[in-house]
Amino acid sequence: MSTEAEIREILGKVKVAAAGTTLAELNLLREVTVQPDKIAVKVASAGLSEDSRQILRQEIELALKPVLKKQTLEIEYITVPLKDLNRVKKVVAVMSGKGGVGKSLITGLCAVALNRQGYRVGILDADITGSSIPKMFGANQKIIGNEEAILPVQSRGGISLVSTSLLLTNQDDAVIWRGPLISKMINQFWDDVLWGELDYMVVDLPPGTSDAALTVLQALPISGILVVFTPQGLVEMVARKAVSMAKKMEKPIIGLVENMAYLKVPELDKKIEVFGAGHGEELAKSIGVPFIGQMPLDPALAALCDNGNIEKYQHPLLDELEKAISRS
Ligand SMILES: Nc1ncnc2c1ncn2[C@@H]1O[C@H](COP(=O)(O)OP(=O)(O)OP(=O)(O)O)[C@@H](O)[C@H]1O
Repeated sequence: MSTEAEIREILGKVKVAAAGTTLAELNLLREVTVQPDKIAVKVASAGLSEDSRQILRQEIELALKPVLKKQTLEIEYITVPLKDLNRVKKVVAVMSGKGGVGKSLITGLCAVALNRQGYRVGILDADITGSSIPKMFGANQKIIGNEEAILPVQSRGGISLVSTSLLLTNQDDAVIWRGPLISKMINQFWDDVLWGELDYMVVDLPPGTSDAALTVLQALPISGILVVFTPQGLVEMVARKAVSMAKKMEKPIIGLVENMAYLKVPELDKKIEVFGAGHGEELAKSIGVPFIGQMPLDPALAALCDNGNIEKYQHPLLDELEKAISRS
C-alpha cells in the first residue's frame, strides 16, 4: 500500500491544465488520507471552473490508477482562503524615476535570470496603464479563474504572469483609468490571484514616483527595490529621487541598473555611448547604494522583446541581477 508521502509526490506533479502548472506549484493539494480500503484527496478549488475541476479529477484518477490496490478513490474540492494557498517568499520591485527607461524590460530580465537558476518566479505587472510584460513573453492567453481566484498565465519558460493586458479583449487597447481604480487593480493582483508557491515575485512598478508607485510600495510586502535609469543627466537626477522615495518608505534598495548604457556595434568593435558616458558606479556610490551593472542598448534584445522571446536573451547582466536579488 502506498504511503501518504508517495501519494502526495505523485499528485504534486499532476498538471492543472487550466493553469499550465502543477498541483504542487499552485499549492492546491490540501489533504491526502490513505486507508486500506480508500484514498481520500482534498483539493482546493481556487481558480478552477467547473470544467477545469472535471478535467483535473480525471488527471488525478489517471495518476493514481497504478497505485490503487483494492482501494477506492475519493476526490473532494474544498474552499480554502487564498492567503493560505499563496506562499510568496520574496517580493522585489523594479522602479524608475521616469517612464521609458526600460523598467519593464529589466523586470522581465530579472524574472528570466531567477527562473534560469531554477527558482519559481512570478511577475506582477503593476504598470497598469503601460503594461508591456505579456508582449515580451509572447503571452496572449486570456486570464481565467472562478469566483474564488484568478489564475496567472504561464510563460513558455514557466514564469507566472499577471497583467492588465491579459484581461483585455485586445492587448493593444488603452487603459485610461484614474488613480483609485489603478490602486484597486494592483491590490487585486495581490489579493485575488492564485500565485501558489513562489520563490520570487518581481513587481513592475508604475513609472516614476507617482501615487500609483507609492500605492504598490505601501500595499505589497516588498523586501527590496531595483532602480533602473539611463545615463542622461536628468534621468540620473530622477534616479536619485526614486532612491530617496524608496528610502523614505524604508524599503531596502537592492541596487541600481544602468540601462541603454551604450550601443554595441560588433561590426565596428566599438561601444557608442548614445546618451553620453555612463557613470552609474559613481552615481550609486554617491547615493550610497550598490551598483548592479550596465545593460547596453541592444537591437537583438529589442527584437526578442518584440517577438515575445525575452526568455531567449543571454547577457552577463542577467547573472548579476540574479546574484543581487538572491543575496538581498
Ligand atoms: N537595453 C535595451 N535594448 C534595446 N531595447 C530596449 C532596451 N531597454 C528598453 N528597450 C526598449 O525600449 C522600450 C521601452 O522599454 P520599457 O517598456 O521596458 O520601458 P519602461 O521604463 O517600462 O516604460 P514605462 O515606464 O513607460 O512603462 C521597449 O520597447 C523596450 O523593448
